[in-house]
Amino acid sequence: MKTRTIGFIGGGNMASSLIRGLIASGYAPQQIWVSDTNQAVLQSHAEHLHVNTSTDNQAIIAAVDVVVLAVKPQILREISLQLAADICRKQLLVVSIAAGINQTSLAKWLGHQVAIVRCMPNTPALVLTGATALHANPNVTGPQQDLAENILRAVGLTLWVADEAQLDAVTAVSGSGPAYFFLLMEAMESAALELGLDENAARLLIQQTALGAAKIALESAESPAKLRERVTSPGGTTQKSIETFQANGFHSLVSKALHAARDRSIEMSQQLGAD
Ligand SMILES: NC(=O)C1=CN([C@@H]2O[C@H](COP(=O)(O)OP(=O)(O)OC[C@H]3O[C@@H](n4cnc5c(N)ncnc54)[C@H](O)[C@@H]3O)[C@@H](O)[C@H]2O)C=CC1
Ligand SMILES: O=C(O)[C@@H]1CCC=N1
Repeated sequence: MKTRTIGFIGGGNMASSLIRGLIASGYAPQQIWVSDTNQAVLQSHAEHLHVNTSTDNQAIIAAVDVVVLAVKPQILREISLQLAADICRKQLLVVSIAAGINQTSLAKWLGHQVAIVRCMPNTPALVLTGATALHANPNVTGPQQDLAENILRAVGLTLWVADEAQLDAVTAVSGSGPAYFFLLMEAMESAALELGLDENAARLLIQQTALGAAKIALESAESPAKLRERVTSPGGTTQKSIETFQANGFHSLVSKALHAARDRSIEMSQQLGAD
């Protein structure tokens, strides 16, 4: 599979994470093509990652075995309509990573016979710790499904969802999820400074604590609630902080935030897919 060529339409944040991850996992830079309207983005990718670059989206389609649509959802319709004829002619597998653009819209813009895998990755793909959920339309063959999965699995965990609607929830949980952990780290760092730690010490302690907690959670069969209890000595310090979180509606705040993200994904599908 690693001899396949992969094209990225749009070379921004998420594409960069995927490309760097793919190279780190053994893909050759020569197998990867990127197009972008921003010359500085392409120059940086050519200089630092040594991948093939072009400002011509059509040239990428001509060069590759699978194309990843990695532009903002707001311009995906325009890009899809621009590339549809070439994609159909080549019977190319399309992988869309756009949030809030559903299979119905993609098929309407690209052609109803096109094989499309819609997926939701996240930026930890950069460090080969990504989490991606995928959904295939009925045109995707078994080998094409393997091809899409191999690309995303090279940069982390993958799972298929049969019900496409679940991708809205996945977007809210793991697509946006890294930002929630960064937000918590940001808030902990500010608090640590208030408590008198210097910035360097605070950042290091928080990073290592986040890594340690994630490792324990991954390696243990126990629930997060149980793991939390192990840190919480009765009458001790953690009990005080956890009580403070809970008295101020922590669970409900997290729930509201994730519902808002999920609802935005649905709203984008309706707004951007209307044409
Ligand atoms: N950033 C994230 O954490 C995640 C993003 N996504 C999805 O990935 C997609 C890209 O998001 P980001 O990388 O964050 O955005 P971004 O803005 O960093 O990247 C988009 C790139 O597309 C380029 N572009 C604009 N017009 C173009 C055109 N006509 N032809 C070719 N390239 C063009 C831009 O110059 C930019 O470099 C979005 O659809 C988003 O929903 C999915 C999962 C996570
Ligand atoms: O914020 C967004 O819309 C994209 C999708 C998931 C992460 N970033």
